[in-house]
Amino acid sequence: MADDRDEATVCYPVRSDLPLAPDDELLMIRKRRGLGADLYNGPGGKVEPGETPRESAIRETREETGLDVSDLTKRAEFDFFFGDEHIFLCHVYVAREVAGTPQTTPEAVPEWRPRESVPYDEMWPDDELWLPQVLDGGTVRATFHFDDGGDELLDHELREGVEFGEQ
Ligand SMILES: Nc1nc2c([nH]c(=O)n2[C@H]2C[C@H](O)[C@@H](COP(=O)(O)OP(=O)(O)OP(=O)(O)O)O2)c(=O)[nH]1
Repeated sequence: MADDRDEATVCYPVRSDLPLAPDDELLMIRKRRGLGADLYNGPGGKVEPGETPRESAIRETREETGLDVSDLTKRAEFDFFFGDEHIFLCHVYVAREVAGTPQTTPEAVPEWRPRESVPYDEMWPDDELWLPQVLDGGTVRATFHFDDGGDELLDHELREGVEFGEQ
């Protein structure tokens, strides 16, 4: 069973100020392996021992896409449950400074996509409930309850306009 302290991150590099206009771009990956394989997401992964979530988001983005990101702001925080199991506390960041050219890696195929073509039907089912608010410049705190296998989203509680301070 996953430890209640397991933490993960998702980081969305962006090329414009929030709110993103329909043709403003964000960096997405098509994940090639692990949890969420074949789905589109932002770069991210598990927080390692001794690392802050923010450091983890920067490292995972570099490992998965070859991009160096900075100027991260925290935009969302989620508890994910698969059945009774708490899978992760997940921190979501938007990164305003992006250096480098996205490269395909063993973990992910990265691509810049305009906001209007975010493929919600090929993403985790909760994402359409919070990513639009984040791309509009808002903040979200939520708990998502999936079935035991993590396939179907059964229930959720979501709050907008939360403050994360320096996290
Ligand atoms: N957008 C979104 N991301 C999610 C959801 N659930 C979920 O685990 N994620 C993210 C959080 C992490 O970025 C990623 C799962 O972590 P991972 O297994 O890829 O971690 P990792 O890269 O460290 O994996 P590994 O190399 O250690 O196997 O998926 C979700 O419902 N929506």
